[in-house]
Amino acid sequence: MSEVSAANRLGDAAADACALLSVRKLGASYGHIDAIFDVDIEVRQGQIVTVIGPNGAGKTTTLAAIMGVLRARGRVLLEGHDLTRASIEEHVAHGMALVPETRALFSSMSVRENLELGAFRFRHRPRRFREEALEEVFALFPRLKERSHQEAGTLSGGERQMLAVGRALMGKPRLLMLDEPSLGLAPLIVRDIFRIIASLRERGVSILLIEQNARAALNVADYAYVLELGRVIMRGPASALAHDPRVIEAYLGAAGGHQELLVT
Ligand SMILES: Nc1ncnc2c1ncn2[C@@H]1O[C@H](COP(=O)(O)OP(=O)(O)OP(=O)(O)O)[C@@H](O)[C@H]1O
Repeated sequence: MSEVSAANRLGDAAADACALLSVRKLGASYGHIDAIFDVDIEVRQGQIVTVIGPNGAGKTTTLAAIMGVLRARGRVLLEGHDLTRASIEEHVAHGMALVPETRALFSSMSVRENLELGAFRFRHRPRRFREEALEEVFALFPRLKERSHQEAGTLSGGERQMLAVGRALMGKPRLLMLDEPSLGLAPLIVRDIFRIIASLRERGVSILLIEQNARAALNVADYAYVLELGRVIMRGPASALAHDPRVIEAYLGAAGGHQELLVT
């Protein structure tokens, strides 16, 4: 091993040791088509980390590969546990939760029933434990308490997103992964959702946030990655990326961005 690669290895080991989530050289494919390549991501305890990028960049694929929904190459470590080949259930048991872009709610079940499903991993704990989890979610989302007997399918878009996040929180995750939580929501509701995301960090939940709304994501996040064509092309503190002329031009400009960054 060369001195440089040995030093890189030592650097990776040090980073892995202080990261809650450490993703190394992550790759995933659909059939013969590679969608993401050599993606490295770290989330430290108590951080909000965002991955921004245009449509088709591989953001959803990255979350699916981390969560074990897609078969991944590379390495996924959560607090040192290697989950690269683990099932989704094992990911959940280790404290990961994913809120997919589709929200994936059970429309004909009530708000409360949807939330109770989120505590499935605690089914052997005393009922009181799950009731307390429910009260915590209701404290965070009073609207869900008001509507607890209402069918999920009758909720507004913002309420559905709150329910999807609330259901994930019922499993008391250490790492919450959110795929495009602002998608399809009106600007005022988007503001509420990002306020909630920031308040979750205050409660000690670490968050990996995938977003096309780069401005809102960089505002709330501590650290950020830019993904294009399946590769991480930039990374850094979110405040630094928000002031980077290339990010401003591609993602935050008056035109709203979403042009590809040309990093040379
Ligand atoms: N089920 C699938 N089968 C085949 N190719 C897919 C599938 N899902 C995604 N892809 C391809 O993988 C690449 C990455 O897609 P992905 O959905 O991860 O991007 P994204 O950044 O999340 O985009 P978006 O913001 O549009 O959801 C794209 O080229 C996409 O066409």
